[in-house]
Amino acid sequence: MDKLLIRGGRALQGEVRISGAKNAALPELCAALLTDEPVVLENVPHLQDVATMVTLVRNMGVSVERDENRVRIDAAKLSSPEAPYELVKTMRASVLALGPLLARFGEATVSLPGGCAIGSRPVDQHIKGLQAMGAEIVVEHGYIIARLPQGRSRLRGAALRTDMITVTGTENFLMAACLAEGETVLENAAQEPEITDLAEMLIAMGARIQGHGTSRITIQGVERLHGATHQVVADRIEAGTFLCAVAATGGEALLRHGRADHLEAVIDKLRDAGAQVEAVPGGIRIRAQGRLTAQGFRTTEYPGFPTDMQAQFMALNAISRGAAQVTETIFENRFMHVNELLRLGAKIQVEGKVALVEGVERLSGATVMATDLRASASLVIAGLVAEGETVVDRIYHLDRGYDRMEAKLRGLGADIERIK
Ligand SMILES: CC(=O)N[C@H]1[C@@H](OP(=O)(O)OP(=O)(O)OC[C@H]2O[C@@H](n3ccc(=O)[nH]c3=O)[C@H](O)[C@@H]2O)O[C@H](CO)[C@@H](O)[C@@H]1O
Ligand SMILES: C=C(OP(=O)(O)O)C(=O)O
Repeated sequence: MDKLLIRGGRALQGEVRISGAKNAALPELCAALLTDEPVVLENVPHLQDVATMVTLVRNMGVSVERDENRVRIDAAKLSSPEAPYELVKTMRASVLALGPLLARFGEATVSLPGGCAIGSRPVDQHIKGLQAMGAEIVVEHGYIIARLPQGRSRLRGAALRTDMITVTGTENFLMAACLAEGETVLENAAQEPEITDLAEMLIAMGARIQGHGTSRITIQGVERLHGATHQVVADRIEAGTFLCAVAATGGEALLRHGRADHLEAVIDKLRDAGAQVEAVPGGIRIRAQGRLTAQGFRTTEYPGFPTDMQAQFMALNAISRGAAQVTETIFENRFMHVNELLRLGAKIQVEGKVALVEGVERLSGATVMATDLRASASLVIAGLVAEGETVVDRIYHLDRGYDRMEAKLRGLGADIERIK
């Protein structure tokens, strides 16, 4: 199993290119199932999750060609509208196949996503919403089995309001509604930039969508969608992770293609902490000197502070001046990195949803274990500032969602290597 070996203590300097967003590329690969014409995605990141999604759609009989960051998907034919457990267990985003399959082929069998380290993550809202659009759905033997009633060839538009804001739920409804009969209104919709990016791709495919980027999205269903070429939006979480890494090491860097307008909550906190961060043409520039000041925050849906940045910012807080309270409101079990950060010398106390971080002057290298994607990133950041050697074990989590992270960090001057 691959590990990362980091020798801490170097300030990150230079330029890094931010890749396309995992959380946009995954639904967009599924959106290509909505048409029988080829769809081309550009700026697709090199990630294990993308490879898994490609395997998943190929397994359905769809043709997928990849050339560097360009992926061409041709779903003219489909042999089986099925997402088996073996492929779904490592990646929750596979549930995004449900809406498009049901909308275009009238049936779908998708395994319930596997258990996840950060919380129970049910998909009840996805099921309820698609049922309201006319699908018959049963959950049996770990599979969501969905089909249209006999005699019906299309889902029907509906007014949907989920109990909580759900990102992939909104995406499933958005994709399903594009081919439904009549109008669908999504209230309480997620507003993440990845939703907007998906909506723009669907519009390029001929969908009629309004209100994306707000909490109320309206979709007028059309009979068919056509092919399109779409550029995947930059990964705001990868950019935020690099911002925290540069800030923690007291460095200076330009994040090319980074979108400051998608990261306002994180950038505000970095500025309050004492870093200089500015949007520049084509990217984000950051400069930090000495120890920053720890910042309290509470994770919430976009445009609030993203839960996917909580662990990385906590690593930064761990070596800042002062103390700060971090509250996680989205997932019930997303402090798994805390115990590992303690092994590096951090001072953090967790009580329920709240972690109290007391910044320390130094961390000391040790072997730590990655437990989920962003937890892994927080351990890498801590390793970059810790004295001596840090080994981050189980980095398959990191490979799910970061595009060649260690190579990018080496490009910024970090002493980091992948070992077996
Ligand atoms: C592939 C992808 O885009 N993943 C992102 C997506 O995950 P994902 O879309 O899975 O997260 P949701 O927005 O759905 O989850 C928000 C909350 O709602 C709950 N919930 C959700 C659906 C449902 O049917 N029932 C239910 O109870 C979840 O358990 C969680 O507590 O948004 C999360 C929140 O920003 C991010 O951390 C993930 O990186
Ligand atoms: C939780 C995450 O992803 P996923 O929903 O794919 O598990 C994440 O990107 O931090």
